[in-house]
Amino acid sequence: MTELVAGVDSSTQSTKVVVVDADTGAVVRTGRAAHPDTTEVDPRVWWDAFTEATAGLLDDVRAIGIGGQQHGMVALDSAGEVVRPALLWNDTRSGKAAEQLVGELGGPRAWAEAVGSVPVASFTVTKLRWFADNEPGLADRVARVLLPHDWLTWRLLGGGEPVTDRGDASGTGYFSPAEGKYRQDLLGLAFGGRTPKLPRVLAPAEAAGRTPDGVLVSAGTGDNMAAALALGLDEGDVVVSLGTSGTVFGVSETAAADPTGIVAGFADATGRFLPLACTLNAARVLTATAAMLDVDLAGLDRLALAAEPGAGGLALLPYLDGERTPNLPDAAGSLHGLRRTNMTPENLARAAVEGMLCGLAAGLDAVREHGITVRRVLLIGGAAQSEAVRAIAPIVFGVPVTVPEPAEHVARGAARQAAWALSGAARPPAWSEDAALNLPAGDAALGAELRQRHLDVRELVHDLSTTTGEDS
Ligand SMILES: Nc1ncnc2c1ncn2[C@@H]1O[C@H](COP(=O)(O)OP(=O)(O)O)[C@@H](O)[C@H]1O
Ligand SMILES: O=C(CO)[C@@H](O)[C@H](O)COP(=O)(O)O
Repeated sequence: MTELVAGVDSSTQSTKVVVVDADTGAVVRTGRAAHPDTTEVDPRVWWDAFTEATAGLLDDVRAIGIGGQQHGMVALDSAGEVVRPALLWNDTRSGKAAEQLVGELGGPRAWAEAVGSVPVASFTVTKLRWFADNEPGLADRVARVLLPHDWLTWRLLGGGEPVTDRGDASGTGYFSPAEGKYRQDLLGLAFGGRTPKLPRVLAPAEAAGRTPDGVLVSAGTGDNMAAALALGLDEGDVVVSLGTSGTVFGVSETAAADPTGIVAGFADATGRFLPLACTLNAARVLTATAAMLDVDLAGLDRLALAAEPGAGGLALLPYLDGERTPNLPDAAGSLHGLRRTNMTPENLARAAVEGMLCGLAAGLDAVREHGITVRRVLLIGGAAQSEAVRAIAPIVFGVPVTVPEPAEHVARGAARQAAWALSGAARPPAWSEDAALNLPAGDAALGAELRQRHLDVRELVHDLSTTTGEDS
C-alpha cells in the first residue's frame, strides 16, 4: 500500500505543504497559508499558518519534515516562551553589528575559516549581537536560541529536546560546517558572553521523534537545502531560486570558505556542502514594479516582453529592501539611464526583470569561482513562473535554463527527507525525474553586455570598498 509523507515550506511569505507518495514523490495534496509582510514575526504566526495550511491534509500521513526560511533568530526563555518576535533573515537592522563582529574576530577571512561564511545582517549571529546591545534586559532572559524550522519541529513534536540539522545550523554563524560542530566561543562573542542552549544537530536521515499522534518527524532543514534535496542536483546543475530572496547554489563535496563574503559556505541536507550566494531582492522587485505600473504580474510580463533587450538603456539596481549581496544593508534601489525617449512602462518592466536577474548572474560567477560547474541553471521559486523571467533568464545567465515542475521544491525536499527518515535507508528515496521546461542559452554577447552594464552602474552608484570583503 502507498505510504504518504508530508513536507512543509515555512518561508518568508507563506507556508506551503505537499503530501506525496513516499516511493515515487508524486504530489497528491497541497495546502498553503500566507505570512505577514514584516521582518520580525512572532513564531506563533508560523504555527497558525502551518495549522491552516495542513488542515485536513495529514490524517493518513506517516512522516513529515519541515523546511524553513534560514537564519531567523527565535529566542526562548527558560519556560520555552518566545522572548521577543523573531528577527528574520531580511531584517537589516544588524548591519552595523555584523561589521563589528567581523572586525572583532580579526576580519572576514577569520570568519570564513571559522564558520565557512562572513556574517552579514542576515546571519543569526549578528542578530544576537544587535539584541544584546539594544535590548539587554530581554537578552538576559534568553535560555535557548532556535531557527524557524527548529522551532516548528519542536512545536510539532509537542516539546522535548529541540533539534536542528547541519544545513540550517550552517546559516547561524556559530556552527562550523567543515567540522560539524557549534562554535560556542562565537555565540558568546556575539551575545555579550551569554551562551544560551542550542538545538542538537541531527544526522541527515535521523528522525527528530514522533508527534503526539505518532507521525514520524524528520530533522527538517533550511529552505534552500530542502530545495537542493528535492531536485537531487547533478554535477553542473546550479539552482537559481527567485522567492523573496534570490539564491544561487550547487552541491559540493568540499566546504567553501569565501573571505569576500559573497559565497556562504553552507552545509546541505545530505552530508555534503551547499555554497550559496543570496540577494535580498528577487520576486518582490517584480511585484513592486507591477504595483508601480498599476498592472498585475501577467501584465508586467507583457510589458517587459514588449520592450527591447536592454530596456532602451534603463538599468535598475533593485536594492529595494536594502541588499545583502553586495553587502549594502542600508541601500535603496536606483534607476539609471533615464531619457525622455526611454521612459516607458515597457522599459521599466524590462529593467526590473533584467536588474533582478543580473544580481543573480553575479552570484553565478561567484559560485563558479568556488569550484561549482555551471552547466545549466534550474530555475525555481515563485518568480520562476513569470513568462518574462523565463524569456530573459537564459540571456542574462548565458547557459541553458530548466524550469522543473511541479513548483513547490522546498516542501517536496522536506517530504523527501521525511520519506528518507521513514525508510531507514542509506540514501534518500530515488524519486522519478520531474517534468521540466528546458530553455536553451540565450544570446551570449547580449547577456554579457547586460551583466557588464549592471556592474558599471553599481560601481557608479555604490562604493563597495567599504562593504565586507577581503579587499576592503
Ligand atoms: N507569475 C509570477 N510572476 C512573478 N512573480 C510571481 C509569480 N508567481 C508568484 N510570484 C511571486 O513569487 C513570490 C513568492 O515566491 P516564493 O518562492 O513562495 O517566496 P518565499 O519562499 O520567499 O515565501 C511572491 O513575491 C509572488 O509575487
Ligand atoms: O537567507 C536566505 C539564504 O541564506 C534566504 O534564502 C532565506 O532562506 C529565505 O528564503 P525565501 O523565503 O526567500 O525562499
